[in-house]
Amino acid sequence: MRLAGQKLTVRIERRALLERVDIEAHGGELLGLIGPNGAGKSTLLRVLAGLQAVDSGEVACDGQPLGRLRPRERARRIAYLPQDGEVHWPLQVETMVALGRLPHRRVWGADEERDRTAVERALAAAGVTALRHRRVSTLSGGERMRALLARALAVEAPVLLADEPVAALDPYHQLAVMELLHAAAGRGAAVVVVLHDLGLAARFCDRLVLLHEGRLLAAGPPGAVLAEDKLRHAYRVTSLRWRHDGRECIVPWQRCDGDAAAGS
Ligand SMILES: Nc1ncnc2c1ncn2[C@@H]1O[C@H](COP(=O)(O)OP(=O)(O)OP(=O)(O)O)[C@@H](O)[C@H]1O
Repeated sequence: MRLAGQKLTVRIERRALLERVDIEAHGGELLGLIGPNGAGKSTLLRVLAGLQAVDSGEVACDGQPLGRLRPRERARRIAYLPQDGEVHWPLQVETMVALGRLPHRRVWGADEERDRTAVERALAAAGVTALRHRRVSTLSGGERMRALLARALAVEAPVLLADEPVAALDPYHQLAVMELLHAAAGRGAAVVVVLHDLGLAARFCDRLVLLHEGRLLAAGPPGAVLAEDKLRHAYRVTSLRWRHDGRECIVPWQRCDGDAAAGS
């Protein structure tokens, strides 16, 4: 599976949210999408999911333009976990997770054994089996995010797009979710994850794409993309870095722009 976007441009009221961005996600790979607030990460993920129209450029899934796939086929191929994590209906967790199976089910058809198995797998993988009978509206922010992740996993799609899935999670569950995404890639999925935590990006991602002001600033292995000069330029921070177990470790350390100098 290969999901590729070429020269993706999105404009709203003449402002470019994305400007000629190229991106490729391959099966078997965990691709991290990073960049400061407002850089265009969520917009790009929505474009890749087929949920946001582009002004120019094209997304293709294994060479087939996304726009030519039927919505049901697209939903089978691409699972998407949105950033806001809002659920407006007071659904039970397991009912919500089972919604992930809708693209696979016949119209009016009952769920089949493989649907039930996929739901059980997803509940277990996201660590929410014990919450299955709770109303989603009663969950904490972190629990809700994991329940939503379970819904995306239940699709068992070859492409998984996750927008800041660890932002609301404690360290234990951050590591659990990153391991889970890494494992999904290990089983052959193309996984794209939006992250603000550069340490997790460095540790878990096979490749990174760094966006800045709607443009692609860098793409490649974490060590190259997280180079000090690129972080200064994009994030306006310096960082502490070292290596452990052959991986780059990184902690943002100091702001390094005019505001920082003024002590604001
Ligand atoms: N519908 C819209 N109308 C106007 N501006 C928009 C719209 N959607 C997004 N934007 C703007 O586009 C820019 C990119 O937004 P986007 O959500 O893609 O950024 P992001 O990199 O995901 O940011 P964050 O890290 O804060 O979540 C932001 O400046 C945002 O305010």
